[in-house]
Amino acid sequence: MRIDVVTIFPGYLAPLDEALVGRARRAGLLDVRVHDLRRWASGVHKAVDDAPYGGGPGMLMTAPVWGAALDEVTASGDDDAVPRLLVPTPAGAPLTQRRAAGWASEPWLVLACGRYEGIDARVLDDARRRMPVEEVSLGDYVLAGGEVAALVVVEAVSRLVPGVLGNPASAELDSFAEGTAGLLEAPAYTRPERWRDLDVPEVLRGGNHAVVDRWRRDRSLERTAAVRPDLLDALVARHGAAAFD
Ligand SMILES: Nc1cc(-c2cccs2)n[nH]1
Repeated sequence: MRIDVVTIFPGYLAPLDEALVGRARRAGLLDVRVHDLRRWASGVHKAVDDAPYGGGPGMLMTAPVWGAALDEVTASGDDDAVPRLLVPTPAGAPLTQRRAAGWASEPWLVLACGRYEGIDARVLDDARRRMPVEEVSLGDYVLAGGEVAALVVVEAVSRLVPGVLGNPASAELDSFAEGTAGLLEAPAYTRPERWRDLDVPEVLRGGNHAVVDRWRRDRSLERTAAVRPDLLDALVARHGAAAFD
């Protein structure tokens, strides 16, 4: 999978050289390219922003700069490959495990990191004429820019790309994953068996996998009911009482 990230702060994406994503890049599983948006800005100041029409606080990133950048980045694929453009924004649809899993099957993603008060809306309108475009929110809070969101999206997607996780079973038992039926994952334990005055639950120290699976399912249900009852409602809506089997 190829992932391009366009930003005015390329240094913010340095963590993509580290850990899981860094290893996957060096293994040739991911082709991650970070581009400085100012490459496409003109003038001595390499301006990328201007005042919003209609007034209002702050500045917007301009269409000509983003248009030139996306034209070049999205034209650099094999043959006439077309990427999916992902744009982090508080005004986007929520990032979910299901969306990340879908994107993990894509051959090519481009992430556009906005700053200031955002990007001129015509940039996305124009891009939609040539490629799929999705706006994605990390949650109901506002960051200073899209770079942190891009790091989150790249990591959430990359770990689902075949071969990136050492043990693909890990992803199946993630919270929100199909393997946990969209529930939160159960509490987990490792050695030592006793730590301070706290013991690993007896059931996990036995060898009965059916009993362990049931225990984990019950703890998942309990945790989900306590922390995310909305997920439980969705599960019951989908499966009825069988959701608790
Ligand atoms: N969920 C979310 C996204 C964002 C931003 C994306 C780009 C600039 S600010 N804030 N919060």
